[in-house]
Amino acid sequence: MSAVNFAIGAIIFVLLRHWLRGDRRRHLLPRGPLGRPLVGHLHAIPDEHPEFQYARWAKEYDTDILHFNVLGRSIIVLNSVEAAHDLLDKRGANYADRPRFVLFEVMGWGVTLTFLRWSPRFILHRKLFQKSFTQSACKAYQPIQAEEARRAARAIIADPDSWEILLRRFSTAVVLRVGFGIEVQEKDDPYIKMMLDVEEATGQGGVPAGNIVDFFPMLRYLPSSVARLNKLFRPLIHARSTKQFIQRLHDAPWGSVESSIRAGEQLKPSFVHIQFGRYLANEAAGKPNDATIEDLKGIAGAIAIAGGNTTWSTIIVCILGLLKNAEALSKARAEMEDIIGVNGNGDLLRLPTFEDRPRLKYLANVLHETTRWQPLSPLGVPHATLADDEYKGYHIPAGSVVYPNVRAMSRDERHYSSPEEFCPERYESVSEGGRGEPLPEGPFGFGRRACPGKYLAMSGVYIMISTLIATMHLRCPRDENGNEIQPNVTFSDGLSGVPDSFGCLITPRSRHAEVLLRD
Ligand code: HEM
Repeated sequence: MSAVNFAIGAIIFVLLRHWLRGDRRRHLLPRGPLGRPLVGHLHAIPDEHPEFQYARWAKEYDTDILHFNVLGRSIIVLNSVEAAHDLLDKRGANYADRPRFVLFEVMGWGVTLTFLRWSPRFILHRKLFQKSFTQSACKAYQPIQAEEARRAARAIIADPDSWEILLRRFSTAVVLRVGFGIEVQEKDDPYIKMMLDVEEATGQGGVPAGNIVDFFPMLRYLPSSVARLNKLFRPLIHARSTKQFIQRLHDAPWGSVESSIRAGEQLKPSFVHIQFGRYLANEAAGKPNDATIEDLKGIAGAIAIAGGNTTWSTIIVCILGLLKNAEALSKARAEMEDIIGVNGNGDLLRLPTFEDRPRLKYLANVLHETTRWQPLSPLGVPHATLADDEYKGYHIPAGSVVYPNVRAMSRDERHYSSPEEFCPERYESVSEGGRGEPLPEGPFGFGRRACPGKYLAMSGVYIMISTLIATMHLRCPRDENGNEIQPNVTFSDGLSGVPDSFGCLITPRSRHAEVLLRD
C-alpha cells in the first residue's frame, strides 16, 4: 500500500471512529441540524457571516445552545447571554482554552495572547497584559488619547475627505504610543500602512478556527497550486500571502525602540518601555525574568493588533449609528452643552475631558448602544473546553470549540425591543422615559478570555467621539436631488469585522470650535 493510500485510509478511519462515537452520543448532544456522515456539518455552515444562520437555527430548534460536528470536532454555539454566563463565566476554568488557530499560525501569529492555548505561558501573558490595562492603569494613557483625538479633529478639518483614514491614524497612534512609545506622524505614515495590511490579513481570514486547515493541520502544507483549485483553501492562500505583514508588525515597532531602551534613553509611559526596562534592570542585577523578550514582543504586538482596528471600527460604527439616528446626535450634543456650558453664540466653553465622562450619561448610552448594535466580533473569539461538561442535560465534549453568538445576543427580543434600531434610550430606566433594557454583554467577550483592553478601548472611543460631537457637524452627504444618501451597514467577515466605507460630511461647527482644538 502506498504512503498516500495509507494516509487516506488513516483519515477515513479517524473520521469513522469519531462519527460512530458521535452517533452513539447524538441524543445527548445539544440540538442542531443533521450533519452528513464523516464530514458532519462542514458544508452546512456558511463560509461567510455564519452568525446569521446560527441565529436562525437557534430559533428553528428552539434552543440557545447548538451543536455541530465538523470533521469529527464538536462545535458549540451559544446564542443567549444566559447560556454564555452559565458556561463561559460561571464555569470559566473549563472554558478558558482556545482551539488551535492553524490558519493564523500560517499567517505568522506566534506568541499572541489572543491565540494562546491554556498554558503557563498564557497565564503569564494574561497577567502582564491585565495589570497594564486595568481601569486605573489606563488613566496614565488618557493624556495621550486626548492629545491624539484633538490632533485627529484638526486634521479632519484640514482634509475632510480623509476622515476615515484620519480616525484610523488616531487609533493606530494610540496603540503604538501605549504599546511602544512610538509617535505616528501623518496619515501616510508607514505604520498606518502596516496596520492596514495587518487588518487586511486578519480581517479577511474568515471565521477564526473555522477553516478546513484548523481541523486538519496537515493541510497547511498543501502546495498552493493544488490549494487554488478549491475555494475551501482560499483562506490558506490568503494567509500565506499576508505572512510578511504579521512579521513586520512583530519586528518593526519593537526594532525601532529596542536600542533606545537598551541605551536607557527617555522613559515613556508605554508597555514596552516599562516592561522591557524592567527586564533589562533585572538582567543587570542578575535577577531572573518571568517573561522572555519573545513574550514581551508578543504582548506588545497583541496590543497593537487587538487594540488598533477594533477601536477604530467602534468609532466608525458610532458615527454610523449617529448618522442613522440624528436625534441621538442632537441629544448627545445638548447634554454636552448642559454639562460644559455655552457662550452667547451657542459654542461650548471648552472641549470635553475625561473628567466630564461620568456626567455625560446619554453619551455613555450612545457608546453602549454602539457596541450592542453592531458587535465587531459577531461570534467572539472562540473558547475551547478543557474537559467534558454537561449543561441542561446535554453533553459538551472536551475539546469542543465554543462560539458565543454575540450578534444573536444583541438581537434577543426577550431583552431588546426593535433590536435593529440604534437607540441609546433603550438603557434609560422606564421612570426616565426609557425602555429599561439591560446593558449589552458580550461585545468584549466572556469569562477568563474576556477582552483585557476594554477600558483602554472605550476611553479612546469616548474621547474621540466626544471631541467630534463638541466641534463638528456630522451629516450624510446628499445626491443631486438633495436627498440624503443613507449609509449602508455592512461589515467584513473575520476575526474582527470592519465596517465598509460610507460617506459622511464632517465640518467644523464654528471658528470657535477650531480655536478650541488649536488651543
Ligand atoms: C472596542 C474595541 C474592542 C473590542 C470590541 C474588543 C473585543 C474583544 C473580544 C470580543 C475578545 C475575545 C474575548 C473572548 O474570547 O471571550 C477580545 C480579546 C482580546 N482583546 Fe479586545 N477588544 C477591543 C479592544 C481591545 C484593545 C484596545 C486591546 C489592547 C489594549 C485589546 C486586547 C485584547 C486581547 C489581548 C484579547 C485576547 C485575550 C485572551 O485571549 O485572553 N482589545 N477583545
